[in-house]
Amino acid sequence: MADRTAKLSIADTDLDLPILSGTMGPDVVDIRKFYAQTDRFTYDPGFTSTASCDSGLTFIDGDKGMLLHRGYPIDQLAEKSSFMEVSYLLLDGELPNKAQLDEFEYTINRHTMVHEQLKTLYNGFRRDAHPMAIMCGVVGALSAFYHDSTDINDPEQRRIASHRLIAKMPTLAAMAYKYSIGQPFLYPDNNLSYAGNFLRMTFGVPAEDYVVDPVIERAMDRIFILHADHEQNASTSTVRLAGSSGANPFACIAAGIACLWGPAHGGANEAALNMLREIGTVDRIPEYIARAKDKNDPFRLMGFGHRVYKNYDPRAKVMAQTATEVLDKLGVSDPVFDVARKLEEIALNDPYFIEKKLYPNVDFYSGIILSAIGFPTTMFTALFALARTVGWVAQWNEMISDPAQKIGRPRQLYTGPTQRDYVPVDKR
Ligand SMILES: CC(=O)SCCNC(=O)CCNC(=O)[C@H](O)C(C)(C)COP(=O)(O)OP(=O)(O)OC[C@H]1O[C@@H](n2cnc3c(N)ncnc32)[C@H](O)[C@@H]1OP(=O)(O)O
Ligand SMILES: O=C([O-])CC(=O)C(=O)O
Repeated sequence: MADRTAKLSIADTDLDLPILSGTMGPDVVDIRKFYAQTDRFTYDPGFTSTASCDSGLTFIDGDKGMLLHRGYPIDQLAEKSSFMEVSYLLLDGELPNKAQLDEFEYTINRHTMVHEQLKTLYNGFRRDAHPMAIMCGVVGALSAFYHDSTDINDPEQRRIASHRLIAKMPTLAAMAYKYSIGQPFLYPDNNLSYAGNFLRMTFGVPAEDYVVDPVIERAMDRIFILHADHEQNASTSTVRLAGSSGANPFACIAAGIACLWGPAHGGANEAALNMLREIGTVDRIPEYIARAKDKNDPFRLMGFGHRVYKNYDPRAKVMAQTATEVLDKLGVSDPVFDVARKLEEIALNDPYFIEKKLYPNVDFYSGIILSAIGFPTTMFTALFALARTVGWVAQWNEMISDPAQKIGRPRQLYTGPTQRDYVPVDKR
């Protein structure tokens, strides 16, 4: 039997194909020969060693734990830059000068409102709907509102669609939250920063004047930077694949949101905090470490491990440091943070995690900050989607302007029955 865990040339005739026996007439396809005759594709489940595109956006060296956006290290961007600057950088290729940044912020601000009719869509959801379910629906529904920005062959229309998506995501995510708690929606206040506006639309109550705390605003902005792009992760690949057929941009981003929701990807931020809360106290950590190592138990440490990083995820480092700053500022002493730090320490000294090179990823500490700011766990992945939208649209634009772009269309190794004749129902 062929080794299906390795990169496999289809020219290898020793495939595990079923039901190849039977009468074969001259016109009957011999599936074994079909695979033997072609060496054009490789078997690579999970695309562990397949590059699907050229990209100038993001570089990751997983062994070193290095992440660069357009050449700039993520820790420098997180410390010194703003989410609007990083968005410009990802979309345009260079950091903006002051005039370019002002103009970009002005443009994004102009698009923060959503159509009034969209409110009625929210009202159709159950109040206890998961915000990611709502986000999949409402972002896809934008395709029904903005017909003037969907000619994907026109760079100007692509630019407007991209700006609309980046600008409207905070409004849509805040509306999902407001809807879940039964409060009226708040319109954006375009005098505020991108992060400040989102915080106000989420936590402001109409009767009060919501004052944005600069430390929280900075932390929110930094969390957005840390999530902005991550080369060909599952949701970005989904956006590219959906876009490769020429599909509507708003619908492509909705596809990315759907993919991000899963706990193996962006949904891990919600799952990680739920896990840490379930562990509850430091003395229970060994029990969960033992479970994570037990091959008969499907449990995994959420927020741990990564397909590409075989070293510390550089975003997790910044996230842990930001968690300390935010908790200090808020005067919060969260026992879950102690559990998280101790869990990391125990895991990083355990032979299982050392051998498999499993480290905390971006989702491990983010929930502690988001929870301290006041977000319920169900909102965590919606915030990830909000921030990742710039990466998705930048990658989508890059793909469409690439002359080598083709519709995405992987092949498969067929393992079903070989060719056979139809049998009428009364003869089966
Ligand atoms: C934003 C993001 O998407 S970051 C990732 C967020 N996801 C999570 O945090 C979920 C938990 N982590 C995981 O499930 C995985 O590490 C993934 C999905 C991130 C990466 O998966 P893959 O690259 O396919 O690695 P794979 O699942 O093959 O794991 C390799 C080995 O490490 C083990 N492993 C991987 N992650 C973990 C974990 N979190 N806890 C325990 N064991 C783990 C696997 O059991 C496997 O062991 P084996 O070789 O004995 O079979
Ligand atoms: O790169 C990945 O596979 C997952 C990830 O960390 C991200 O999307 O931010």
